[in-house]
Amino acid sequence: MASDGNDTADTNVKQSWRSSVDSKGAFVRKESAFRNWITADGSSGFKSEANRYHLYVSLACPWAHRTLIVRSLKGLEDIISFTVVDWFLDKNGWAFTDQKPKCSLDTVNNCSYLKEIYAKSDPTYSGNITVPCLWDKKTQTVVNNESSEIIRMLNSEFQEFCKTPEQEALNLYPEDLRPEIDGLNSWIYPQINNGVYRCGFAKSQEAYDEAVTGLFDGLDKVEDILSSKRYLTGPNLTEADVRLFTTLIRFDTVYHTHFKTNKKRIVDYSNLWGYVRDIYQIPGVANTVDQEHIMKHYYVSHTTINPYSIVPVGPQLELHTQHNRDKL
Ligand SMILES: N[C@@H](CCC(=O)N[C@@H](CS)C(=O)NCC(=O)O)C(=O)O
Repeated sequence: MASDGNDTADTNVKQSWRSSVDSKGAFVRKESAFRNWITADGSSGFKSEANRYHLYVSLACPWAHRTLIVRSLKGLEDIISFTVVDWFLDKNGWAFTDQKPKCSLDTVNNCSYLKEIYAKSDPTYSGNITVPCLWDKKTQTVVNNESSEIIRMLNSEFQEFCKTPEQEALNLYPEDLRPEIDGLNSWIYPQINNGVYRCGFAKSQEAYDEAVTGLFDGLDKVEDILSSKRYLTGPNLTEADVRLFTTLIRFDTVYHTHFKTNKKRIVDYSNLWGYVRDIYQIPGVANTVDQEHIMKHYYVSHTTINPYSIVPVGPQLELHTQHNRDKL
């Protein structure tokens, strides 16, 4: 586990679920602070270049997970490097370690904690220290820490660097589908992606009831859409699917138990369960999913919810089984 007594780590980090609760006990997620854009032509001041940008991610985090999936689907593995933080989120925030599988020390900035990287970029920054965090090695700054924007940059601004023509042709936010994708994101984010957190971090029955009702209404709505469409907008995968997938893949192993989202599991919805397996089986996706990081992070880090940090034994998800969604 990340140590508490490090010299560089003397101030505690404000963790979002501890600090962001309104007067009715409802969890309110803070806006991301770093919102610069990388562009292919460099007009934004951040030009897309090979080996210039670095992602700091947690394999446990659904928001960071989005960026790893898009990086992989677009074939940008050799262009954008990344570091996986310790799955344990301690009072000093995300830490670097080489003592746990898939985690590594920070070889880009030589820091012990992610908060030092934010401080390097802006010494006055006092907001949340979150992953994903997209770092520019050239200007030594955080470019962006908002996953929904990072995935759009990876989707459109690194075209010349994609490994294969198919990866270059893949467009997760095509012009003609933008209104539909934006429409889906506008309710899937509050009801489902952030909805699970609103259930888990609720500090009143009222706040939980409201969040859990919205969550399962949202899941029912998605289940219905997926009864006639392979993906949310039709036959092709879009960013709306990537964004939904990272929540669904954590649902039965964590949210159902830890965040009390237990009206149903994803395996109980026939379309949603087939859809999760369909996306999981797309080449490049499965190796971004790590249930050990996912389970240990939530169950061990959130001691306000799970005081003894006991990680439950299951369930074991059969993600490789046939889904037949290609027949839709
Ligand atoms: N809006 C952000 C949210 C990122 C976020 O909240 N990440 C969580 C991990 S799942 C985090 O780093 N939390 C650290 C903390 O709250 O201290 C995004 O989508 O990129």
